[in-house]
Amino acid sequence: MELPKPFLNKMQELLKEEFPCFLDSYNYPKKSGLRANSLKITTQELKCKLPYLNEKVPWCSDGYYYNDEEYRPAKHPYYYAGLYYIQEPSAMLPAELLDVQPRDNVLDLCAAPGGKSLQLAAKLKNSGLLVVNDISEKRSKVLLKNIERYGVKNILVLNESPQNIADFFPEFFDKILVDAPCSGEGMFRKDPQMIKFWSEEEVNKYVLWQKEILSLVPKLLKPGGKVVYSTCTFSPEENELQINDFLKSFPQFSLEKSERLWPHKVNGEGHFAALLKDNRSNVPNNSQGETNNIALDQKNLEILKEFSINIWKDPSSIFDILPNNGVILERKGHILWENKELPPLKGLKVLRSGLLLGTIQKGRFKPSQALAMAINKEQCQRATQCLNLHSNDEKDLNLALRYLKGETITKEGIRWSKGWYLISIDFYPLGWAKSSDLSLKNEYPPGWKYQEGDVKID
Ligand SMILES: C[S@@+](CC[C@H](N)C(=O)[O-])C[C@H]1O[C@@H](n2cnc3c(N)ncnc32)[C@H](O)[C@@H]1O
Repeated sequence: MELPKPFLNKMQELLKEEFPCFLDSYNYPKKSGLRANSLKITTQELKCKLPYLNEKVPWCSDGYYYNDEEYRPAKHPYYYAGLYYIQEPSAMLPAELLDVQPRDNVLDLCAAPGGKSLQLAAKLKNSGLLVVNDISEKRSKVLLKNIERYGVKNILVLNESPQNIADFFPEFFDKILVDAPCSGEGMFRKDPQMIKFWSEEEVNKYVLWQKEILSLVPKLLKPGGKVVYSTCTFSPEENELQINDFLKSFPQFSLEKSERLWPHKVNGEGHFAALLKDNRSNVPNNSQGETNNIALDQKNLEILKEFSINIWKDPSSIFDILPNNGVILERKGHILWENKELPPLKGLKVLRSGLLLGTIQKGRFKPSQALAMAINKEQCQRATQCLNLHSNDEKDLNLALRYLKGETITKEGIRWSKGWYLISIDFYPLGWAKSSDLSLKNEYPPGWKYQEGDVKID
């Protein structure tokens, strides 16, 4: 791997006697990581299912290393069930540092493809509110898909500039993550393509962007709130010096903690993360409601209950899926659960506000993929109209993969009851199918289908 000379000179100056070890780290085999999605499964349960997860990532309680030459977790139906996210191990640090508590209002300002957002979501346990944003339209669509796959419900997904968000959400957030765009020096080993984009001018360009994004944090954060700033690059200008500059401009903040993960010291590509605190006195957390409001007209409510009877033989089971601080409403044929305490959003580019339950077309309810993914194991076990496949049965495992590829489901001698079916693997939902007597019509969304080649994570 040929690294740019000015980069090497800079690293030598920075690392001094450690520099040869740092250089040597480019020859170490790359270690991959995955993080259990605690919204769906505990790390213990996941470990039982994937016994090759035997080395923990030291800075993340849900994170594990695995050998990607031997194992392909992105090829298992569990990946499509959202039981884990494949994430570079050092990228698991920033969200851990932010100290998110249930009921917080949390913002992930530069969020796509969403690895850290999902980590924040797991800490919120579907309480409070998680606002995730990315300035790139294409990347924010990938972010939405990841959010939905992992069963996150208390969500607002935006494709906006930080400035616009600050205008709509003044002093709204208890915690903010700024995982800033950066020169990506920590990605050279994983993605050598990054090397050719590197130059000192590029570093300086990122410094200005990061400064601009960071300058909006004081406007967005509640007094007493906390922010983590992170990058996957090594240059001090984008890290410590950026933080020093911020602290000079906004003296109400202090540095609580700053961490560097170096590839020659830990198993990971490298990361920087700093935790800052606003020292003004705390504003107590907004009271979040304890019950949901239903703002559906009678006709739509009946349609929703009918669907619930179809799946659970019970009209109210569908409501058990929803967090309890929101409102169930209809917007342009979409049935949504949305957080009650959101400010008006008109004028913002919103990709999703809350959980999309489904759409109503010609008086019929069509459940969304997001709804299937929001159903937990216990709720899936209670479903009477569910085709559950067992991963330890070769035939079932194959059928699950064929379902994920979009094939129609048939089983010899079986006539399927009318209506919708939830398809699951070991009672972890994968998606929907619709009965047409002798077969189940595949309703798995085309954009979610099983990928034959390497799964591109971001
Ligand atoms: C390091 S990546 C984020 C990775 C992400 N946090 C994760 O863990 O998956 C930085 C992201 O910032 C986005 N970005 C760049 N400039 C931005 C801006 N001004 N406001 C918001 N997002 C921005 C990029 O599109 C990119 O997706």
